[in-house]
Amino acid sequence: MIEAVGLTKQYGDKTAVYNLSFQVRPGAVTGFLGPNGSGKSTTMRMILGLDNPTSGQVTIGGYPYRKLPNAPRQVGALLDAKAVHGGRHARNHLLCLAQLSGIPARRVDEVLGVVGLQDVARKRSKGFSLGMGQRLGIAAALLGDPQVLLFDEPVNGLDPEGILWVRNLMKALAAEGRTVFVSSHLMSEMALTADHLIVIGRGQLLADMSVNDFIAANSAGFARVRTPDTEPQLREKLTSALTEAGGHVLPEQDGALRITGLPLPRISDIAHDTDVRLWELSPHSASLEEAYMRMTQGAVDYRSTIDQKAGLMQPVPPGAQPPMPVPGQGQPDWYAPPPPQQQFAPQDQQTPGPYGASQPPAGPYAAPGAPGTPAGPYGAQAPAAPAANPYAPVAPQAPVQAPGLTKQPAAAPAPAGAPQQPPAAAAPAQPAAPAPTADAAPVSAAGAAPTPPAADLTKPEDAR
Ligand SMILES: Nc1ncnc2c1ncn2[C@@H]1O[C@H](COP(=O)(O)OP(=O)(O)OP(=O)(O)O)[C@@H](O)[C@H]1O
Repeated sequence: MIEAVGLTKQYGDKTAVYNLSFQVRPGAVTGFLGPNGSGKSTTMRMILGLDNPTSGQVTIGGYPYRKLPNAPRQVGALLDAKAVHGGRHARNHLLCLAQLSGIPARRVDEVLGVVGLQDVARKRSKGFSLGMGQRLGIAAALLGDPQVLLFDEPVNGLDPEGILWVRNLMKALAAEGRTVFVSSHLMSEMALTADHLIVIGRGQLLADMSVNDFIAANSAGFARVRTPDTEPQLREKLTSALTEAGGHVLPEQDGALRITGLPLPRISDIAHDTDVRLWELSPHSASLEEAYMRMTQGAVDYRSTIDQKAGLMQPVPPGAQPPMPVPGQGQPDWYAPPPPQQQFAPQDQQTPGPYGASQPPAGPYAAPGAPGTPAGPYGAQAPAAPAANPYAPVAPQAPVQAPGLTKQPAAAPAPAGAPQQPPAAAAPAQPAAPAPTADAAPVSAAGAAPTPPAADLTKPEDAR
């Protein structure tokens, strides 16, 4: 088990991680999520003893990494797949790591097979693609057959088959009782891979809960209603009736209506009572991505501006009606679902959309390079995506974000994801929390002198 208590890291006046307390338990895949620059890599480096906390502590199995007996046999990590000697053959690279840790050479060939690199084992890694480099990094992490594994963005650069393989590998490792801690920005992938989530924003804990609980707590399901396109007055009539009944109605870009706050049968009755014909009435569940966006919207440091000219906006011709405004669009909790034709496309036309990955094809998922082989120890099937309550009450509307802001003010975490406080007795002296605005630098508290920036050591072998 990995346990962080009051973990804080300052680089000069920059607080990268603040008062972070969490546990990563064995037997589960724990996803580590957060916007860019939120402190995920810094946290992982501190777990691996590559950076010293300014205050607080993190242990693996009760020991700080540097005090772990035979650490490479207990902990494996992929932090930066590019951190290899490019002139070395893949096998030699692993052999060097193995020899440093007293791991027998046959294990090198085993892990090369597990990651599907056996055919290029004697090729120099500088010629490897991004995906091959990731596989080599994963092989290095598995070398010591460790009980605790950390992966920082392991699917970075992998093709769909590789992503599926990593997903199954993570799940199989956890099923063997290992502790698997994995960071990713691919929400659809995390929804399929992780059992538990730790979410941070601006270095602070936002949520520590199961994937299902996270989605339920941070998202509202909704109903989609479509009236006949040929009779726009029906849409307006239904909108008024639903609003009057206490529903929250948002027009979607394709002309449908998104309704929250009313159950499906009630929407149907209201449509019937108001003589509005429906072409569609369907329940929709929020995805992990939607829940994540909702939770972290106030903790994003780097956000694209809205460029009005980039949207190919045409001037409205004289006499023509301007396009119908879309209330809520652009607000932090406005999410359009995928267009209907994507949802109901034939199976062979489905592609992973922005709100969910397509299901894996049936068949074994052995490591690439071994086609036709039965599902091995790392070939478990992925479960279905978690369900969410489609009729959860409407969350209060957040104020409209002014376009053009690249720095977002910090928002208080949602109550459901309120960070867990570490035991008071264990909490060390802390520097002041990061300031509420991105422009104001965090202040150091007396007694916790900021540590000078440490060398950026991210090489996996440095941890060994
Ligand atoms: N060695 C360092 N010196 C100074 N600042 C650093 C150093 N390492 C990280 N930081 C800063 O700490 C913050 C957290 O960085 P970190 O890399 O941990 O974030 P992250 O969540 O892993 O980001 P990403 O998702 O983009 O990889 C950032 O603002 C970053 O600029």
